[in-house]
Amino acid sequence: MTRLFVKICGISTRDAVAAGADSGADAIGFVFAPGSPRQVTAEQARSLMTELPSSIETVGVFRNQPIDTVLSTARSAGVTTVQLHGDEGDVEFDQLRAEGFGTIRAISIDDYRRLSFAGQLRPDDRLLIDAVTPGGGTAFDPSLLADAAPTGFWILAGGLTPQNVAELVRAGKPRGVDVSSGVEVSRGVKDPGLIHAFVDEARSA
Ligand SMILES: O=C(O)c1ccccc1NCC(=O)[C@H](O)[C@H](O)COP(=O)(O)O
Repeated sequence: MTRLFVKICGISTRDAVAAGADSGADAIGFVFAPGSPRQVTAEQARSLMTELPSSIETVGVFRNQPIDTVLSTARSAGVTTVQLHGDEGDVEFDQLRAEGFGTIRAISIDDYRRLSFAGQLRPDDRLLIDAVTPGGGTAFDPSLLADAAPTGFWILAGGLTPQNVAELVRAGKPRGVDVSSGVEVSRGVKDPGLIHAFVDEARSA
């Protein structure tokens, strides 16, 4: 059986970094998108990353920012991977890969269905299928994937919690899961206990 990939997104404190590492998460996300309650600067992310073992993937999260800003922020933070949530296309993903970054293409369930039916998704892209509002803590109806099941590496996101993650993994069979709001005590504030509970529950599925 393939090991489930688990990403904790929107990390902004040392406690949350430590919980991500100790809980066995595979990846930690730092949000650089302006306006997010979880936004950190490149300097803050770089400082937080000093606590992480190098085996953990570090992901910079962006939305509709100029590619030069994405590249310079990702480089100065020192993240290994870039996750884009906006209207960016293949050109931007190819440029990021050419610059040595891993990539995650985040896409809402609505756009996923539209592009998938139109045959406009590249099979080699690592996809993160999310609710319509990223970081909003809202789940989408999993039956929306029934007639459009992803075939490659895909990560389920949107409204996941320690309570619902195992059931949703069993039902949807994603290769990975991503959580933000579901491991917070208040908007933008991560809870180390919830991070541990989430990773344990996800891996129990
Ligand atoms: O978290 C944000 O505020 C955010 C803002 C802009 C773009 C992306 C953002 N988060 C992306 C994530 O990877 C979230 O973990 C994902 O959307 C799931 O969020 P949630 O429903 O809160 O678990």
